Amino acid sequence: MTNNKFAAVADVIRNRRSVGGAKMNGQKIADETVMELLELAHWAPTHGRTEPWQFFVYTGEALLQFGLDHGNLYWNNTPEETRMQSIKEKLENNIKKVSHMVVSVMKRGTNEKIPHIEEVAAASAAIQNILLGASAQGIASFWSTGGMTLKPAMKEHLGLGSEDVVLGLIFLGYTDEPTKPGVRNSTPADKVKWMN
Ligand SMILES: Cc1cc2nc3c(=O)[nH]c(=O)nc-3n(C[C@H](O)[C@H](O)[C@H](O)COP(=O)(O)O)c2cc1C
Repeated sequence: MTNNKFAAVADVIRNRRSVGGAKMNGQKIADETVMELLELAHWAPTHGRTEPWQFFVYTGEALLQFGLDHGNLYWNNTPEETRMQSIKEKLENNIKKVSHMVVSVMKRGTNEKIPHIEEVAAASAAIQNILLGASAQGIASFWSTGGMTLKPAMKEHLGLGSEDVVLGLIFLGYTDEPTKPGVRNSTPADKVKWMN
């Protein structure tokens, strides 16, 4: 028996692909569409209804400024012997053709009964909702943890608390590139053990 709902969801999940910021074309997504994606994020499951996510959306001038700030964070927090001008410039420039960037954070709430890892898991599920919604809308997306994303300096820059976690920078935009085939190193069966 065919189940159209399953087929539609499966198609979106299988065909979502990461598309780097450099492969985006600069075309703007409507803010309302981005908000619709963030509304999907809000339907992720959580233990104890903690809803432990927070999103900082950057676009336009604010996004360009974020790129500059990211480059400076890298420069100011990397030892002189190892820091590279090319990396600074990449961090400044790789957002230039991105429409919106969503800094996605696990924001720790006050319910200490819920373990930290569960809140990271829930907020990660929220991010996947964004990516899948984007894919269904024909929007290219990329989950990046590059540069300073996971470093304490980024948390400080965003004014986050010690228990909060920056999970990634989610780049959203449009692309003219054809979709690349998905690659996986293993089969689903490799990851599954059945106990009968
Ligand atoms: C938590 C997380 C962090 C990631 N960070 C990066 C990153 O910093 N740089 C990068 O090239 N890709 C990053 N990716 C994207 C992966 O490279 C990508 O998902 C993987 O290659 C599979 O490709 P697909 O998403 O098109 O299926 C990240 C993905 C996840 C889930």
